[in-house]
Amino acid sequence: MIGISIATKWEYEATLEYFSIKDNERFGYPYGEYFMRTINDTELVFYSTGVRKVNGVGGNQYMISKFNLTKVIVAGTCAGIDDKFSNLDIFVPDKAVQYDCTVKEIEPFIKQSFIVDIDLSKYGNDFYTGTIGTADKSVVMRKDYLELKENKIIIADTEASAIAYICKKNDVECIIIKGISDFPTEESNSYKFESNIEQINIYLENTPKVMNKIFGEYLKRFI
Ligand SMILES: Nc1ncnc2c1ncn2[C@@H]1O[C@H](CCC(=O)c2cccc(C(=O)O)c2)[C@@H](O)[C@H]1O
Repeated sequence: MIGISIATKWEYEATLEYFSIKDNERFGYPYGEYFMRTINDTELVFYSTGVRKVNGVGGNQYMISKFNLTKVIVAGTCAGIDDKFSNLDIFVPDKAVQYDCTVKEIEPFIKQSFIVDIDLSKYGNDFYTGTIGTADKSVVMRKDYLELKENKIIIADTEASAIAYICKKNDVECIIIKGISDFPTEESNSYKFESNIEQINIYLENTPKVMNKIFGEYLKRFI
């Protein structure tokens, strides 16, 4: 069985809507809820984990153990960092890094032992790829955005690279399919709060569009 890992309630609600899931098909578990679907003769379990690394990892370890998963696909939204790209562009990263694990003033920004390389060779190359950076806080502030850009991170989120890391520990394949929901906007000191609200609203508006694009145009070729 393949697991489809989804972080936020908005992403999961868009998933329920996309697959027309009825109430009696939904089951609870300690990190959120899940439902089953068979697509192209492959059994899939779709589950919400909640946000940030601790929930993403806990939820996925639970599901790997419960259903003996052979593959995990992390599906969801992310921040755009490389400004060559736009909202709703979809990425399948070939490298997943956690960037909040070092004392960056005296250590490298990214710790070598937390880098996960993802072999995509069997899936072709007609998709955007590159490095996804994961940390426990959202990318909202301009200085965080610029630091990620300097370190060649293309997109950023708050779960995926930690999930890829624990999948590797379990010897389970992990594919990340992420669509850009928002770019950290230019904030001025006096408008920090407003800038943040604006970005959240863009995130909320784009979340169902990203999820529909992932399920409609990308999921089948990775299962
Ligand atoms: N900018 C982002 N940085 C990091 N991860 C992002 C971003 N956008 C989307 N994600 C992904 O979606 C989810 C939630 C998104 C989220 O928390 C968010 C989004 C926009 C603004 C704010 C804010 O506080 O102003 C918070 C996370 O689980 C993560 O995997």
